[in-house]
Amino acid sequence: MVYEKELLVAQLAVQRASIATKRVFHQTAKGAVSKDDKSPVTIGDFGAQALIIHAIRKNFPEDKVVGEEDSDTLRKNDELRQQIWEVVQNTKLEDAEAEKLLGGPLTSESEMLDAIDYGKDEGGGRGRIWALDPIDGTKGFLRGGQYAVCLALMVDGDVKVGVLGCPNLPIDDSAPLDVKIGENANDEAGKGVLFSAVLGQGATSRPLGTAGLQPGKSIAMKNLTDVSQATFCESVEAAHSSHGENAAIAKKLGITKPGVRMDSQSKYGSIARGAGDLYLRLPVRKDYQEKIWDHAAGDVIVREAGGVVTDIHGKRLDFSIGRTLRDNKGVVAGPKGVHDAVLSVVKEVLGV
Ligand SMILES: Nc1ncnc2c1ncn2[C@@H]1O[C@H](COP(=O)(O)O)[C@@H](OP(=O)(O)O)[C@H]1O
Ligand SMILES: [Mg+2]
Ligand SMILES: [Mg+2]
Ligand SMILES: [Mg+2]
Repeated sequence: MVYEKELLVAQLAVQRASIATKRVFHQTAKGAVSKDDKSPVTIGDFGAQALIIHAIRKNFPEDKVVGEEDSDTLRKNDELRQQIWEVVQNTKLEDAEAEKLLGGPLTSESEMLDAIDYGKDEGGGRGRIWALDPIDGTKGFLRGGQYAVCLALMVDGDVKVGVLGCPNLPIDDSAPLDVKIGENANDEAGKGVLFSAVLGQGATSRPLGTAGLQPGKSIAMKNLTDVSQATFCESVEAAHSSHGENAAIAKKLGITKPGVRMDSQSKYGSIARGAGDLYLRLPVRKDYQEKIWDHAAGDVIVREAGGVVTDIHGKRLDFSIGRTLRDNKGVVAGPKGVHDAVLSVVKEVLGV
């Protein structure tokens, strides 16, 4: 099958990186530092980016990577760098065959920094480029909420493979979408799911913890025809998506069920498995450009599960123009049967 090796490497790399992030999740000191844009980054983000890029480089040396993080602060911060190196060095898949497939361990701190910086590619519409968000929802990660390890392969600007590791979501696809922040969101027994999709081959889920080289099971969005019955999800962070406008849209659609707030691309995974129906992300700052790594994996997973993903104008997300989605505004994702109806209310409420 096409992209079979890419899918396998992506799944195993995300699985291994999730082991690293889970370890940091349980540490009180997560090494959070503030980036230039005031957003946080942790030992987990840097470690996961190094581990995943290392696996990509070993398997597909010609491919480029657009990763969220870079090593600039680490080269100046010995303590933080050593803390990350400790996690990276000691993270392995249990399955020796799978670990070997990822190309073995990183051998030095400088190799780790170089791996992180290999994610500085500018992206674009030509060739094979991986979009990597080592921890999406870092604020959720720090708060004890949802987060996701996200990896997608784009070929000539089109997303072909997407993988999302969600350590704090239930394994069970039919579990209700009732994540309350600070409760429920942990990686105890029954939690941890890996969503995957290959363009044209459908979407799957499987347990994140023990899956190794086993295949997943097929997932699909709920076949919703009456939009008033929808459950919608949105960011926890009101700065990332307007809670007020989301509520106004839901009301106009006749939706009475309360919206579910969760961090990260867990929202895409959740609607793809039918645990919720709609994902609304309405721009708060009109000048904000969404990042490709925040959406690439989720976009293909939802579309392969039978959903439609557009921006607030009804345009497909365009991953072919660089590190950001500068030709799109916001995100509206939902099942085919109701997406049009949702979009027209979104436009009405936002006046676009
Ligand atoms: N003003 C803004 N509007 C929309 N998204 C923003 C934003 N500022 C930051 N983000 C992005 O929102 C992501 C989290 O989304 P969510 O709110 O759905 O959990 C962050 O990913 P990281 O946590 O990987 O940095 C970040 O890239
Ligand atoms: Mg970030
Ligand atoms: Mg992100
Ligand atoms: Mg991130």
